Amino acid sequence: MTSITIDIAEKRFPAVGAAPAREIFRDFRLEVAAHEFLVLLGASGLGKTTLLNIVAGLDTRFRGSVRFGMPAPRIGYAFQSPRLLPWRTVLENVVLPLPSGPASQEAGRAMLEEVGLADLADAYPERLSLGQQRRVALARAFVIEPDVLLMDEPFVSLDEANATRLRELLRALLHRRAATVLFVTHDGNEAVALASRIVVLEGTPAQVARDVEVRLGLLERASPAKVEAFRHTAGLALAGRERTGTA
Ligand SMILES: Nc1ncnc2c1ncn2[C@@H]1O[C@H](COP(=O)(O)OP(=O)(O)OP(=O)(O)O)[C@@H](O)[C@H]1O
Repeated sequence: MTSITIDIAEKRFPAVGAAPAREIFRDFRLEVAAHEFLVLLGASGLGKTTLLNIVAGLDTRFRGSVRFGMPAPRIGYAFQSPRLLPWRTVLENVVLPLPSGPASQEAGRAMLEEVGLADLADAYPERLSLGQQRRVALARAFVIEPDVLLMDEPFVSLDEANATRLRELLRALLHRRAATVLFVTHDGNEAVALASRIVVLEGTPAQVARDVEVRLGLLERASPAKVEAFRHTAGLALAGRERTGTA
Protein backbone atom coordinates (compact mmCIF):
# COMPACT_ATOMS: atom_id res chain seq x y z
CA MET A 1 0.00 0.00 0.00
CA THR A 2 1.17 3.49 -0.70
CA SER A 3 -0.19 7.01 -0.83
CA ILE A 4 -0.50 8.69 -4.23
CA THR A 5 -0.22 12.41 -4.96
CA ILE A 6 -1.51 13.34 -8.39
CA ASP A 7 -0.69 16.81 -9.65
CA ILE A 8 -1.57 17.52 -13.27
CA ALA A 9 -0.80 21.08 -14.36
CA GLU A 10 -2.00 20.27 -17.86
CA LYS A 11 -3.11 17.27 -19.89
CA ARG A 12 -4.43 17.77 -23.39
CA PHE A 13 -4.90 15.63 -26.45
CA PRO A 14 -3.90 17.27 -29.72
CA ALA A 15 -6.35 17.68 -32.59
CA VAL A 16 -6.71 14.55 -34.72
CA GLY A 17 -8.22 15.07 -38.18
CA ALA A 18 -11.52 16.89 -37.74
CA ALA A 19 -11.55 16.29 -33.95
CA PRO A 20 -10.36 19.42 -32.14
CA ALA A 21 -7.66 19.46 -29.45
CA ARG A 22 -9.05 18.69 -26.00
CA GLU A 23 -7.93 19.88 -22.62
CA ILE A 24 -8.65 17.07 -20.15
CA PHE A 25 -7.04 18.34 -16.94
CA ARG A 26 -5.76 21.73 -15.80
CA ASP A 27 -4.40 22.34 -12.29
CA PHE A 28 -5.87 19.05 -11.14
CA ARG A 29 -4.78 17.65 -7.80
CA LEU A 30 -5.83 14.51 -5.98
CA GLU A 31 -4.30 12.99 -2.86
CA VAL A 32 -5.03 9.33 -2.19
CA ALA A 33 -4.15 7.93 1.24
CA ALA A 34 -2.48 4.54 1.49
CA HIS A 35 -5.48 2.72 2.94
CA GLU A 36 -8.08 4.13 0.58
CA PHE A 37 -10.42 2.44 -1.87
CA LEU A 38 -11.14 5.50 -3.97
CA VAL A 39 -13.91 5.32 -6.55
CA LEU A 40 -13.93 7.84 -9.39
CA LEU A 41 -17.37 8.65 -10.76
CA GLY A 42 -18.05 10.92 -13.70
CA ALA A 43 -19.66 11.27 -17.09
CA SER A 44 -18.33 9.51 -20.14
CA GLY A 45 -15.35 11.16 -21.81
CA LEU A 46 -14.30 13.28 -18.81
CA GLY A 47 -10.87 11.73 -18.48
CA LYS A 48 -11.13 8.94 -15.91
CA THR A 49 -9.26 6.39 -18.02
CA THR A 50 -6.71 9.05 -18.91
CA LEU A 51 -6.14 9.63 -15.19
CA LEU A 52 -5.58 5.91 -14.53
CA ASN A 53 -3.19 5.72 -17.49
CA ILE A 54 -1.22 8.66 -16.09
CA VAL A 55 -1.00 7.04 -12.63
CA ALA A 56 0.04 3.74 -14.26
CA GLY A 57 2.83 5.51 -16.13
CA LEU A 58 1.32 4.43 -19.48
CA ASP A 59 0.64 8.05 -20.45
CA THR A 60 3.58 10.35 -19.81
CA ARG A 61 2.48 13.17 -22.14
CA PHE A 62 1.29 15.63 -19.50
CA ARG A 63 2.72 18.45 -17.42
CA GLY A 64 2.82 17.59 -13.75
CA SER A 65 3.74 14.69 -11.53
CA VAL A 66 2.48 11.53 -9.86
CA ARG A 67 4.25 10.77 -6.62
CA PHE A 68 3.96 7.64 -4.52
CA GLY A 69 4.68 7.28 -0.82
CA MET A 70 7.14 4.47 -1.52
CA PRO A 71 9.85 3.89 -4.11
CA ALA A 72 8.89 1.77 -7.13
CA PRO A 73 5.42 0.59 -6.09
CA ARG A 74 4.01 -2.44 -7.88
CA ILE A 75 0.99 -1.35 -9.92
CA GLY A 76 -1.75 -3.77 -10.99
CA TYR A 77 -4.15 -2.62 -13.72
CA ALA A 78 -7.49 -4.20 -14.62
CA PHE A 79 -8.54 -2.57 -17.88
CA GLN A 80 -12.05 -1.77 -19.10
CA SER A 81 -12.03 -4.86 -21.32
CA PRO A 82 -10.25 -7.97 -19.96
CA ARG A 83 -7.53 -7.74 -22.70
CA LEU A 84 -6.54 -11.41 -22.58
CA LEU A 85 -4.16 -12.70 -25.22
CA PRO A 86 -6.20 -15.26 -27.20
CA TRP A 87 -3.17 -17.35 -28.19
CA ARG A 88 -2.13 -17.88 -24.57
CA THR A 89 -3.76 -20.13 -21.99
CA VAL A 90 -5.51 -18.74 -18.94
CA LEU A 91 -2.47 -19.53 -16.76
CA GLU A 92 -0.10 -17.96 -19.29
CA ASN A 93 -2.23 -14.81 -19.30
CA VAL A 94 -2.18 -14.60 -15.51
CA VAL A 95 1.61 -14.94 -15.23
CA LEU A 96 2.32 -12.43 -18.03
CA PRO A 97 3.49 -9.69 -15.63
CA LEU A 98 5.83 -12.10 -13.78
CA PRO A 99 9.32 -13.31 -14.76
CA SER A 100 9.17 -16.76 -16.35
CA GLY A 101 9.96 -19.78 -14.17
CA PRO A 102 8.39 -22.38 -11.91
CA ALA A 103 7.81 -19.97 -9.00
CA SER A 104 5.67 -17.75 -11.24
CA GLN A 105 3.72 -20.76 -12.54
CA GLU A 106 3.01 -21.76 -8.97
CA ALA A 107 1.94 -18.21 -8.03
CA GLY A 108 -0.31 -18.11 -11.12
CA ARG A 109 -1.99 -21.42 -10.24
CA ALA A 110 -2.53 -20.27 -6.63
CA MET A 111 -4.06 -17.05 -7.93
CA LEU A 112 -6.39 -18.97 -10.25
CA GLU A 113 -7.45 -21.12 -7.33
CA GLU A 114 -8.31 -17.94 -5.40
CA VAL A 115 -10.49 -16.57 -8.18
CA GLY A 116 -12.20 -19.94 -8.65
CA LEU A 117 -10.71 -20.83 -12.03
CA ALA A 118 -8.16 -23.55 -11.17
CA ASP A 119 -9.90 -25.97 -13.55
CA LEU A 120 -9.49 -23.62 -16.50
CA ALA A 121 -5.74 -22.96 -16.15
CA ASP A 122 -4.94 -24.68 -19.45
CA ALA A 123 -7.97 -23.43 -21.40
CA TYR A 124 -7.82 -20.62 -23.95
CA PRO A 125 -9.71 -17.34 -23.33
CA GLU A 126 -12.22 -17.95 -26.17
CA ARG A 127 -13.75 -20.73 -24.06
CA LEU A 128 -14.45 -18.38 -21.15
CA SER A 129 -17.58 -16.41 -20.34
CA LEU A 130 -17.16 -12.66 -19.85
CA GLY A 131 -17.40 -13.16 -16.07
CA GLN A 132 -14.61 -15.76 -16.20
CA GLN A 133 -12.48 -13.48 -18.39
CA ARG A 134 -12.93 -10.70 -15.84
CA ARG A 135 -11.82 -13.12 -13.10
CA VAL A 136 -8.66 -13.87 -15.10
CA ALA A 137 -8.03 -10.13 -15.46
CA LEU A 138 -8.41 -9.78 -11.68
CA ALA A 139 -5.97 -12.66 -11.13
CA ARG A 140 -3.46 -11.03 -13.49
CA ALA A 141 -3.75 -7.70 -11.66
CA PHE A 142 -3.31 -9.37 -8.24
CA VAL A 143 -0.58 -11.88 -9.11
CA ILE A 144 2.12 -9.21 -8.74
CA GLU A 145 0.87 -8.43 -5.19
CA PRO A 146 0.22 -4.81 -6.14
CA ASP A 147 0.78 -1.83 -3.85
CA VAL A 148 -1.55 0.14 -6.13
CA LEU A 149 -4.50 -1.36 -7.95
CA LEU A 150 -6.04 0.54 -10.88
CA MET A 151 -9.43 -0.71 -12.03
CA ASP A 152 -11.30 0.73 -15.00
CA GLU A 153 -14.93 -0.42 -14.89
CA PRO A 154 -13.74 -3.98 -14.28
CA PHE A 155 -17.26 -5.40 -13.83
CA VAL A 156 -19.10 -3.53 -16.57
CA SER A 157 -21.46 -5.51 -18.85
CA LEU A 158 -21.97 -8.28 -16.30
CA ASP A 159 -25.43 -9.12 -14.99
CA GLU A 160 -26.03 -7.90 -11.45
CA ALA A 161 -25.62 -11.32 -9.79
CA ASN A 162 -22.25 -11.87 -11.49
CA ALA A 163 -21.09 -8.32 -10.74
CA THR A 164 -22.04 -8.76 -7.07
CA ARG A 165 -20.04 -12.02 -6.89
CA LEU A 166 -17.02 -10.32 -8.44
CA ARG A 167 -17.25 -7.39 -6.04
CA GLU A 168 -17.26 -9.89 -3.17
CA LEU A 169 -14.25 -11.63 -4.70
CA LEU A 170 -12.42 -8.31 -5.01
CA ARG A 171 -13.13 -7.54 -1.35
CA ALA A 172 -11.79 -10.97 -0.34
CA LEU A 173 -8.64 -10.54 -2.44
CA LEU A 174 -7.98 -7.11 -0.90
CA HIS A 175 -8.59 -8.52 2.57
CA ARG A 176 -5.69 -10.92 2.02
CA ARG A 177 -3.33 -8.36 0.46
CA ALA A 178 -4.17 -4.74 0.99
CA ALA A 179 -3.60 -2.24 -1.83
CA THR A 180 -4.40 1.39 -2.50
CA VAL A 181 -7.23 1.24 -5.02
CA LEU A 182 -8.33 3.68 -7.73
CA PHE A 183 -11.54 2.29 -9.22
CA VAL A 184 -13.53 3.85 -12.07
CA THR A 185 -17.22 3.11 -12.48
CA HIS A 186 -20.39 4.69 -13.86
CA ASP A 187 -22.49 2.81 -11.34
CA GLY A 188 -23.19 4.89 -8.24
CA ASN A 189 -24.47 1.83 -6.35
CA GLU A 190 -21.29 -0.07 -7.15
CA ALA A 191 -19.34 2.95 -5.90
CA VAL A 192 -21.11 2.91 -2.53
CA ALA A 193 -20.84 -0.90 -2.32
CA LEU A 194 -17.04 -0.77 -2.54
CA ALA A 195 -15.57 2.66 -1.77
CA SER A 196 -14.03 4.15 1.33
CA ARG A 197 -14.11 7.44 -0.59
CA ILE A 198 -15.96 8.60 -3.69
CA VAL A 199 -14.66 11.40 -5.89
CA VAL A 200 -17.05 12.79 -8.51
CA LEU A 201 -15.45 14.50 -11.50
CA GLU A 202 -17.23 17.13 -13.59
CA GLY A 203 -16.52 19.63 -16.31
CA THR A 204 -13.98 20.26 -19.04
CA PRO A 205 -11.23 20.31 -17.98
CA ALA A 206 -12.27 17.84 -15.28
CA GLN A 207 -12.40 19.03 -11.68
CA VAL A 208 -13.34 17.36 -8.40
CA ALA A 209 -17.01 18.24 -7.91
CA ARG A 210 -17.58 16.09 -4.83
CA ASP A 211 -15.36 14.22 -2.43
CA VAL A 212 -17.25 11.97 -0.04
CA GLU A 213 -16.08 9.56 2.62
CA VAL A 214 -18.12 6.33 2.78
CA ARG A 215 -18.40 4.90 6.25
CA LEU A 216 -20.80 2.01 5.88
CA GLY A 217 -20.59 -1.55 7.16
CA LEU A 218 -20.77 -4.57 4.87
CA LEU A 219 -24.43 -5.23 5.68
CA GLU A 220 -25.41 -1.66 4.91
CA ARG A 221 -23.52 -1.78 1.61
CA ALA A 222 -25.43 -4.92 0.66
CA SER A 223 -28.80 -3.24 1.29
CA PRO A 224 -30.17 -1.38 -1.77
CA ALA A 225 -32.33 0.83 0.49
CA LYS A 226 -29.33 1.84 2.66
CA VAL A 227 -27.19 2.49 -0.42
CA GLU A 228 -29.93 4.64 -1.95
CA ALA A 229 -30.33 6.56 1.33
CA PHE A 230 -26.57 7.13 1.53
CA ARG A 231 -26.44 8.40 -2.05
CA HIS A 232 -29.27 10.78 -1.30
CA THR A 233 -27.79 12.25 1.88
CA ALA A 234 -24.28 12.45 0.40
CA GLY A 235 -25.57 14.33 -2.65
CA LEU A 236 -24.70 11.42 -4.92
CA ALA A 237 -28.26 10.65 -5.97
CA LEU A 238 -27.57 11.41 -9.62
CA ALA A 239 -23.84 10.70 -9.78
CA GLY A 240 -23.08 7.77 -12.01
CA ARG A 241 -26.43 7.86 -13.80
CA GLU A 242 -25.21 9.80 -16.80
CA ARG A 243 -25.16 6.69 -18.93
CA THR A 244 -28.78 5.77 -18.48
CA GLY A 245 -30.22 5.03 -21.88
CA THR A 246 -26.95 5.53 -23.73
CA ALA A 247 -24.89 2.45 -22.77
N1 LIG B 1 -5.29 9.00 -27.49
C1 LIG B 1 -6.23 9.96 -27.55
N2 LIG B 1 -6.19 10.93 -28.50
C2 LIG B 1 -7.12 11.89 -28.55
N3 LIG B 1 -8.15 12.00 -27.70
C3 LIG B 1 -8.25 11.06 -26.74
C4 LIG B 1 -7.30 10.00 -26.62
N4 LIG B 1 -7.66 9.21 -25.56
C5 LIG B 1 -8.78 9.76 -25.06
N5 LIG B 1 -9.13 10.86 -25.75
C6 LIG B 1 -10.27 11.75 -25.48
O1 LIG B 1 -10.08 12.28 -24.17
C7 LIG B 1 -11.31 12.34 -23.47
C8 LIG B 1 -11.20 11.56 -22.17
O2 LIG B 1 -11.12 10.17 -22.46
P1 LIG B 1 -11.16 9.06 -21.32
O3 LIG B 1 -11.17 7.73 -21.99
O4 LIG B 1 -10.08 9.32 -20.35
O5 LIG B 1 -12.58 9.37 -20.65
P2 LIG B 1 -13.40 8.53 -19.57
O6 LIG B 1 -13.86 9.49 -18.55
O7 LIG B 1 -12.60 7.37 -19.11
O8 LIG B 1 -14.62 8.02 -20.46
P3 LIG B 1 -15.49 6.67 -20.34
O9 LIG B 1 -16.21 6.79 -19.03
O10 LIG B 1 -16.42 6.75 -21.51
O11 LIG B 1 -14.56 5.51 -20.39
C9 LIG B 1 -12.36 11.80 -24.42
O12 LIG B 1 -12.98 12.88 -25.04
C10 LIG B 1 -11.58 10.99 -25.41
O13 LIG B 1 -12.22 10.98 -26.66
